[in-house]
Amino acid sequence: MQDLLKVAIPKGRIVKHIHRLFQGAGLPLPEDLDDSRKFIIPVPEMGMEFIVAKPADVPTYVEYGVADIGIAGKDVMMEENRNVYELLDLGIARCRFSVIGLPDWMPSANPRVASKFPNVASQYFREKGQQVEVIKLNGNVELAPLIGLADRIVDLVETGNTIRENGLVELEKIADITSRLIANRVSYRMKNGAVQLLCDRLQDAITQSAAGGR
Ligand SMILES: Nc1ncnc2c1ncn2[C@@H]1O[C@H](COP(=O)(O)OP(=O)(O)OP(=O)(O)O)[C@@H](O)[C@H]1O
Ligand SMILES: O=P(O)(O)OC[C@H]1O[C@H](OP(=O)(O)OP(=O)(O)O)[C@H](O)[C@@H]1O
Repeated sequence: MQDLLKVAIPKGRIVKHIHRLFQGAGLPLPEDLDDSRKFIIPVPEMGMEFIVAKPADVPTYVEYGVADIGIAGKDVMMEENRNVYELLDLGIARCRFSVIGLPDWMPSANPRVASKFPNVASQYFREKGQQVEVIKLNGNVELAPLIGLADRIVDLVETGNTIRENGLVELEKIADITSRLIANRVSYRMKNGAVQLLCDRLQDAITQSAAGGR
């Protein structure tokens, strides 16, 4: 039986960008990738098997080798710090990590920072030599300064609509974020032909799309 390349795909907002990118690379993905409750989708004619994952779990699957390759936001890579290869910047789902607060934010004696990304937040403030208590939340993080849970948050900003609608402002940018193609270290060697072929085709699609003024 053919050894399929196992590809972990994050469900949610990145999927539409991934469809477009793979389509541009001449590798149309199954239509129902994100819609169905089926989490393993083999496509033998592509030589691939897709594993539909929660975005934050993709680097875990790839580190443990249950997926050979995967697509993960740089935000997730920074938070999870998994032992994987980062092969390609796909240039999709572009946003930024920022420190956000109320416009009248002032340093306090016991600063608290809420985030879905506690490791990123802790590391950022540690490197700045600032002591803060980091509170892990699972979503709607912009609420935290409004209800007095934290005085600042670390979160993703794209259009800025969410922070604007909640009367918050960006205080500092931490990093620019895009999605990355990542690989398991062993799979990268053992399945190098298939991995390299996919990388080359995606790179061509990225270059063409950039030249077309996306
Ligand atoms: N507003 C945004 N604009 C652009 N890219 C974003 C934005 N928010 C998140 N992303 C990118 O998309 C990835 C997936 O985000 P998504 O919201 O689908 O997952 P999630 O936050 O883990 O959701 P859930 O916890 O609901 O599954 C993030 O890891 C990040 O790289
Ligand atoms: O700058 P904007 O374009 O408004 O995008 C930023 C928002 O998008 C993400 O939230 P998401 O939709 O993933 O929901 P979440 O609160 O569950 O993380 C992020 O956490 C911000 O809240």
